[in-house]
Amino acid sequence: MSGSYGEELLRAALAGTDPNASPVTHTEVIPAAQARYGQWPRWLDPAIVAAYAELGLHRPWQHQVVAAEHAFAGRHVVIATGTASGKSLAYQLPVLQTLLSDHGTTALYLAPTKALGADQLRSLSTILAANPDFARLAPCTYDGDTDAQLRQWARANSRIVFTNPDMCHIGILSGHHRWQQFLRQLRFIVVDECHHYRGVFGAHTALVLRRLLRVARAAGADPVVVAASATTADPARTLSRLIGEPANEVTDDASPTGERTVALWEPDFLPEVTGENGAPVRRSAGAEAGRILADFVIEGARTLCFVRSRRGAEITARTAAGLLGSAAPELAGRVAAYRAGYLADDRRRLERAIADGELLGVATTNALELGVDISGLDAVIIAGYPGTVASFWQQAGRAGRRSAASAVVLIARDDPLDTYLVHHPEALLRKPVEATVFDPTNPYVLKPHLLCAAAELPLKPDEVDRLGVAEAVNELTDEGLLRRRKAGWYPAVGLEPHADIDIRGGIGGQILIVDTSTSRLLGTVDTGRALSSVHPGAVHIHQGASYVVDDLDLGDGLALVHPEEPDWTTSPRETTEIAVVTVVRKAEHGQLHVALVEVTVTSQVVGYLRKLPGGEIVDSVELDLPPQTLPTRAVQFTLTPESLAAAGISDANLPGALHAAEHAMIGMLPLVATCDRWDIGGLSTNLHADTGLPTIYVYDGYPGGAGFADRGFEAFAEWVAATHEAVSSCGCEKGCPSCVQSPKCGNGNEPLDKAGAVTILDVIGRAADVSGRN
Ligand SMILES: Nc1ncnc2c1ncn2[C@@H]1O[C@H](COP(=O)(O)OP(=O)(O)OP(=O)(O)O)[C@@H](O)[C@H]1O
Repeated sequence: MSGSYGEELLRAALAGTDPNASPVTHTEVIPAAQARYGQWPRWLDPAIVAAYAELGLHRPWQHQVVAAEHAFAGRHVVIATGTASGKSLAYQLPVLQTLLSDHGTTALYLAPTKALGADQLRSLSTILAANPDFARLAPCTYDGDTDAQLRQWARANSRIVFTNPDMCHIGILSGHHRWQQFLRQLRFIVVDECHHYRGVFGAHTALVLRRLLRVARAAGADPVVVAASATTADPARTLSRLIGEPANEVTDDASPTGERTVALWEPDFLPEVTGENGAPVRRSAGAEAGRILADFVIEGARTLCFVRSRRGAEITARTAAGLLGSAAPELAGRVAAYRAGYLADDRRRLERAIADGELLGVATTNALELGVDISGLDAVIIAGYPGTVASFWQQAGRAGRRSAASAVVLIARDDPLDTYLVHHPEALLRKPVEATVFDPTNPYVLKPHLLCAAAELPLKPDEVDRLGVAEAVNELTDEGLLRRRKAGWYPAVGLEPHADIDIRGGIGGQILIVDTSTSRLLGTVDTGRALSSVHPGAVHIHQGASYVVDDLDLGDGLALVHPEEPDWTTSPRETTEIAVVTVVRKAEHGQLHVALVEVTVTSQVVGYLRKLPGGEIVDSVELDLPPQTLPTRAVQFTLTPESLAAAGISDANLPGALHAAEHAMIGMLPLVATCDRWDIGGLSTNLHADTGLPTIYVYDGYPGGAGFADRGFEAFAEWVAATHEAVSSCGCEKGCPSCVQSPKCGNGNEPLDKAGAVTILDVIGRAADVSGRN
């Protein structure tokens, strides 16, 4: 192991650090894998085989053939294999064969981002260029950037259209009569990177896909869905939930990979810097990444460094270039930043520079995680756990040529989940990847889509029964939004439901964020989140640039901002109350009761804290804003006062202990559900009116819920065990951002009792039958 290439690189990065206080918590060598080849399918035209051969692609890997066979035989299939395992070829084979042999057929390709759609179009165009006869497929992009003329041309002439769920909803489905010819001939729907469809975005996309299948079938087609995904648990179930029909999966990856050394890295605490309530603060993952990037570049390693934010990517690249400027000036110009938001030409130029080695080090946001065909690098640095195990592997997979060794370094941020993972490599490296969580039955998402479906084609009674949506349809009818006629349900006259849905915008209305210095629209934020994210005085980051909010007008749906780069960031202070509406499911474990409940969360932003980048507090500012309510789903857990007293928790310690346990549970839910801690919220109280007991709630931050609380309820034992482990093993004394402090606490992280939280989590863990781990 000591001789591996990755270990050599690591040694270079560790040179000069105290060997007794190494930041590396774990290293592991993942051995190389040999290619397993299959045969080109018998149904495949030799001209297609010849086109691939011209690109240097002579034999398919086994998983590519298995997936292609499913799709060609008319079975929905998802191929869930590693990064750069050739998933594109797997969907291209059946699509190309069908479209080239039958002139009356079309295909639709959907990607979660425009950039990926454009990349896939380019990749297909290279194959088509190999044979003049293939040009008749006329592939074309159809997204927000496509002009009206080209849109019309695409509808009439293109046999394979590259789009995204947003445009499919607003451009294709809302005007499906204009797309009749294309839809009637639709044989394949390709859903690329389908693990990205999670949370509310996932629920919206699921309903768009179901509507697409519905109108295609009504037009006389019967399309097959071919999906590609990063490795996730249960991919067939995920695809099946996305499209509402059974699906097959292909998961046995037969592509070759070189040896890969994975290192987990925990930055040290910064001496003499303290954060909220005097807590110790670790060196930031971005700063550490910049240093390691410089070391790797000096070693001649072509390195990609993933950083969570656009601004972070710029800073990391600058840090590395600065360090190189003094250590190896000739290399300083060979490091750059890459992020979404750059112009297409700049992106292409950077991609080429990375591919041909002109650039040695690139700091990037996850813009380079998705699909873009850059692989074969010597090293990948990941500054902060990217949120899901699937994303981790996707990013890590950019390292490693087919036959050469490579290194991957994950640097923990100051956060309980990151800290837990670098100390529990098995949870990251050997755990089955999490399943994608989303909930297409959430009535707040479902009902607007039912209105769209009814506007597209009247909803038939048998269809309503088959889809199990009778309750939602009846409610819409009672609300006067749907009208029952002989042929089925129609939307009320004058209703234009498509425009009301923003596939990525969450649920409910949107607030527009406008820069008053230029009158430019910067973006939007959900009404439900506006008070906590764009309240007056809030620092708002947009594409790396910083703005300060002057005014928030909920009535007009406007947040007015001006450009300003203050030294601090802001975090809202909030009060929250929860009322239980119904208990959906419950589990009793002696003194511990766990329930999945429907709740109404009432919250009010009462002020905000201004914090320096290191975590130090500048001051706290009061605000006078109205309360807001959120109907959603929550996991509720209660303990009896007797069980807490028996565990030694006094009444005085209880609020801090519950509050700290709640924070840690929120921080760790992403381990079992594919969410971000910003997607969820929590409340703890030593006496809750609805339970009469000390209670903790962890709730979904979206109306109707996004499926995260449901998942937390299902995986409760695993979730609480990991949380207990994370808090009890954290090296700090009284609580820090790596365990019980929360970056989004509405109470300024007061009160928090770390030791009490460990006790409570232990009591809960034992009761939930996961004791004996410590
Ligand atoms: N059978 C094969 N033999 C050799 N090279 C192949 C084969 N199939 C695909 N490739 C090459 O592997 C690279 C990665 O392929 P592709 O981009 O389709 O992978 P992917 O699984 O879609 O990647 P991502 O995880 O980024 O979505 C491409 O350069 C492609 O040409």
